[in-house]
Amino acid sequence: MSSLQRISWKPDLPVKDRLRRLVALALTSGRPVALWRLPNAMHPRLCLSLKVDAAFVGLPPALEPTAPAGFAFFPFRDTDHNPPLFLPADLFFDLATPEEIQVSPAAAARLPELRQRFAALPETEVLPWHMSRQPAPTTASREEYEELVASGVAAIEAGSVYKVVSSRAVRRPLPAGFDALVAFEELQERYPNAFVSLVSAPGVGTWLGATPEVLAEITEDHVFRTMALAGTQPLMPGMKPATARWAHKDLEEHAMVARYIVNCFKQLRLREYDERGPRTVAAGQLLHLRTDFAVHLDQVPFPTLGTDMLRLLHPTPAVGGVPKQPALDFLRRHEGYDRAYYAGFLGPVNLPETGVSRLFVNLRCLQLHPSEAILYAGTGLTIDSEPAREWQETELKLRTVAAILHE
Ligand SMILES: C=C(O[C@@H]1C=C(C(=O)O)C=C[C@H]1O)C(=O)O
Repeated sequence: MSSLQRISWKPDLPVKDRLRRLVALALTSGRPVALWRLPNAMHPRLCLSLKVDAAFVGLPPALEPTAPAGFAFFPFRDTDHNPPLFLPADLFFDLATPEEIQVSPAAAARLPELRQRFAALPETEVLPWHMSRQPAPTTASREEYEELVASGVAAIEAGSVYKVVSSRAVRRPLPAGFDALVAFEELQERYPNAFVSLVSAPGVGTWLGATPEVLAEITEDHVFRTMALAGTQPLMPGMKPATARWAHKDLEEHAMVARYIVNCFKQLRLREYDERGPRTVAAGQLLHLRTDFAVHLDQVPFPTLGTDMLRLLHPTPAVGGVPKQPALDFLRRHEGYDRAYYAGFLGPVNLPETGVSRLFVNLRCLQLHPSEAILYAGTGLTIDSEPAREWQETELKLRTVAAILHE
């Protein structure tokens, strides 16, 4: 439960520098920090945890008002290398209200010390971002990726799966003077309707991204929401999304995700949900097919719906496949690299308002290494997939986050 206390905070620093200094405070003391900007919001928010150990948890968060307030950062697949994180909110800073800061009881007790440390921080040009201890993942060449797609299609033809989402990583050098906070700002400007994030945690590393996909959220109006987002084409200059035409392959790929979500509701014996779509939506320079699902929690006596749906949904067939387990087994055997936190999920839980949580699928993202970035992208495969087109689709998806790697 959120027990954050608001305190007035007026350091003699421009607002942007307050944010930078709070990040520096976390990083220089080996603590995790998350920054995010909600879709269509004006200002970013920050969550900082004082205790590193408290951030490592085994379970997905509960989307209920009684759960702790913080920021969830979950891997695609939970392993020793990629532990699930939940950053308890000890300090919460919203750039919409820069003259106050919200603190947990633990942080309130240490306020004089924290203020002192904050004031004593040197002007840091270069921030010491946390780096993963894992080596850079294997990257697939075009030929290798097309082979992976061909083997996915063969598995579908053989009947062991209906859909599988293959993916790959690429390594790109960081431009001279790359600053992740500046890059985070640039992502906010470029992608106003994305969920933009920058998460840095000891042992886990630093991730930046701008995702279009909601996994599970409970909004201020007590509505549980999720979406099926699948089917991709480039947004051509001058084109109106509503006029897009879709190939049979995209419609099918999308329908499998929508059906999966309906089945999750069915498993919970929930019949009262709204389903709208599919509609064409823009995400950066791409178009996707999207179906929105909503459950009005005031009308359905189901207090654990958010938690239960989250556990059933992840990973959805937008990033895994159908049926789920055979698709995940296929990926483990054939994909040939560690997705780590790509295609996992992330977002604030009960933060800042109790009862409001917003989790997104970690797509269009990169991981920061000391002198390079690792970028990730995937594509949904069906029986009609063509390897060259799927390669091209990953190239397009990579461009979203690659936009911040210019000189
Ligand atoms: C897997 C990714 O995106 C997902 C796959 C899509 C598709 O196959 O059409 C579309 C949107 C996302 O749900 C990615 O961006 O890496």
